Amino acid sequence: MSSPASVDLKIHHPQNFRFNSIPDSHDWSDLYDHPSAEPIGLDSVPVIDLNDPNLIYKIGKACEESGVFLIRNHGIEPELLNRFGSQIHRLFALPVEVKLKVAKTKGTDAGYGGAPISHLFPKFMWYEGFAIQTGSLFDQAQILWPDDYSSFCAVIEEYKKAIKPLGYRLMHLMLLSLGLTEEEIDNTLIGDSSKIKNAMHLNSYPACPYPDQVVGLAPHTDTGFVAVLYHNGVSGLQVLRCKDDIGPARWVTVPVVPNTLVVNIGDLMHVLSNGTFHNVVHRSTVSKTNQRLSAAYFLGPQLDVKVGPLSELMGPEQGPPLYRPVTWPELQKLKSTLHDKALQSMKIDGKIEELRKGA
Ligand SMILES: C=C1C[C@]23C[C@@]1(O)CC[C@H]2[C@@]12CCC[C@@](C)(C(=O)O1)[C@H]2[C@@H]3C(=O)O
Ligand SMILES: O=C(O)CCC(=O)C(=O)O
Ligand SMILES: [Fe+2]
Repeated sequence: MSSPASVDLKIHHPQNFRFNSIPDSHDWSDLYDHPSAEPIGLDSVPVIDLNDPNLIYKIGKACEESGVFLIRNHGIEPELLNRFGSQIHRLFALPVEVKLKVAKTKGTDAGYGGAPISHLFPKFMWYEGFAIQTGSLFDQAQILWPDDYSSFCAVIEEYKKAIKPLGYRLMHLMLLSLGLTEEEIDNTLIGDSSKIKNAMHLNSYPACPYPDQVVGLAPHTDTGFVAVLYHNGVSGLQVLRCKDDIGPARWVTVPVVPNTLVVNIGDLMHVLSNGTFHNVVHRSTVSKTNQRLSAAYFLGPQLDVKVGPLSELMGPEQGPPLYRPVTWPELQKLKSTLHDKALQSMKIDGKIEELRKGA
């Protein structure tokens, strides 16, 4: 195997760790970065109880101000989360040469590989991933565990079955918080489950003796509507808090709170909300002692569905649409060429937002 992804994995995986310093290919220490900060006061990441009587208000506020929040009482049994975590651990604990038997190949989006965003950055990440696709999961599990593939597939399916309605509920609550009525939501693509696509991505960040020199998953925004994130309790997820009254942009660590899941706002939810919800820039750092594992469940539009600002959010009082409609693949393509300028390139009139901000 000679693709950058597999070279990356062969070099950095602890099973192949044969060096006592970080090779230049993985050393991010010379690249400019923002300072990291522990979450205090205004920096804190909201924790929302899904049984809260003020749920809609709290969700709206968190989506607008933070773009990331934790949810508790989300309805997914801790026992299922434990079994899910064990299967993720079991997958990444396999020898690298076994995992490479199901490596992602050009043109397929399923299987084992390096960070999907690696082509956008000059250095390799301290990362290995596994993209789940229902169509190929069974065949790949059979290759990985010829004698016991069904337990992996069964737990993945059980988790997906549990998280899907949670993802839909969160998006529904988000639109309620924007002031749409139930009937209006039914007429949007969020109200039509046939227009929604989901995808799951498993992430592993092996422990690293020099965590400050490496990056687990480099800064990015997710492109879909929302991502619901499970992790194994090892701290590492950070969100970028932008320059405001209390100082310059800084990385804030998302706290590890037992029995919660993390929710991130993606680019297309920012577009759908006409710029109201914050598509949060985030990254994963690496621990010196513990392997960090996570699973992102992404919800977005079906590949041929165009997403633009909701018509209910526009009018003489609310203002005009800020973005032209795009499909999910169109946005992913724009990001791979324009990076963080992709959304800017979709603006109908850049000046309008400037005016709004100034108002
Ligand atoms: C559904 C998806 C979202 C994602 C691209 C993908 O097809 C599967 C991987 C996802 C991921 C995970 C890491 C960050 C990210 C930006 C990336 O490059 O791959 C997201 C993608 C995304 O949000 O577009
Ligand atoms: O591992 C994490 O906490 C973040 C993962 C992530 O951002 C992603 O998969 O898009
Ligand atoms: Fe992400």
